[in-house]
Amino acid sequence: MTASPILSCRDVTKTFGGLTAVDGVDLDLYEGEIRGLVGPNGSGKSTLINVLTGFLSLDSGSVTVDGTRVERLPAHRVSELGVARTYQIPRPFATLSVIENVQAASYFGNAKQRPTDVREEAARWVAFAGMQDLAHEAPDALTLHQRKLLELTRALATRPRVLFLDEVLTGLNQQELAEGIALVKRIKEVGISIIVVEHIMRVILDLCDHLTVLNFGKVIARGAPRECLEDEDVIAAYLGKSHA
Ligand SMILES: Nc1ncnc2c1ncn2[C@@H]1O[C@H](COP(=O)(O)OP(=O)(O)OP(=O)(O)O)[C@@H](O)[C@H]1O
Repeated sequence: MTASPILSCRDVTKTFGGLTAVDGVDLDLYEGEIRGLVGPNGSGKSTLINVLTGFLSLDSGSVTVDGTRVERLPAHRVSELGVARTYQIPRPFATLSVIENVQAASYFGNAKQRPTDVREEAARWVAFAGMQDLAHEAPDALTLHQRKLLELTRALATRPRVLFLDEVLTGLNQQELAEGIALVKRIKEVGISIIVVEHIMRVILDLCDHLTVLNFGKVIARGAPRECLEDEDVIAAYLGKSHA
């Protein structure tokens, strides 16, 4: 028997005025999988994440999490079903320390499954992400890499089954990138299924089991990462038609 996807969308469309940012997209994420979502700037990746996580309403289409229809649910209800995300621009609480930020995520992130010991849960995820030496720092004292790690740790502290990573590895140096890739692999190993949006193709090839490629809001390729990136429509989308 074929397994059912943990998260699935069909024919999802989202417009902003006259602009169709996401245009009839189908996508499935299976348990234990890292799926890459790629495409040129403005191709609709972040809008699709916003729709799938309930932060934006869609115009048409359906979204299911473990078979439950969620496309009309607000973000906090989708989160209660075990869906978490990061943002391209980290948004920690500036007046809280690293560990307090993670505790807040653990406490409020998924109210239906609040852990009995929020402090212990937060400390566990801070250690998991390798941030224990920074636990009592203020977010302002962190580097960009560390702020992105905090963002990711906050998402983990909500105990998701599905995690959307929106460009968490962008802007890092080579060593930070290697550490970030290793961390995402560890997240997969603890049983969290991941959709990763990333522009760095080396990262995509290293991490992803499967790829979905968007251009102008439409899926133009899907499948094994290397084959997708060699697809002539994908090359044309990235380089412009004249280079295809
Ligand atoms: N709130 C909004 N209002 C109007 N247009 C928007 C809004 N958000 C996104 N768009 C437009 O929708 C299209 C898709 O944008 P989106 O940010 O989803 O693309 P993206 O693939 O995530 O891009 P990038 O790789 O640069 O982050 C773009 O043309 C963008 O300008």
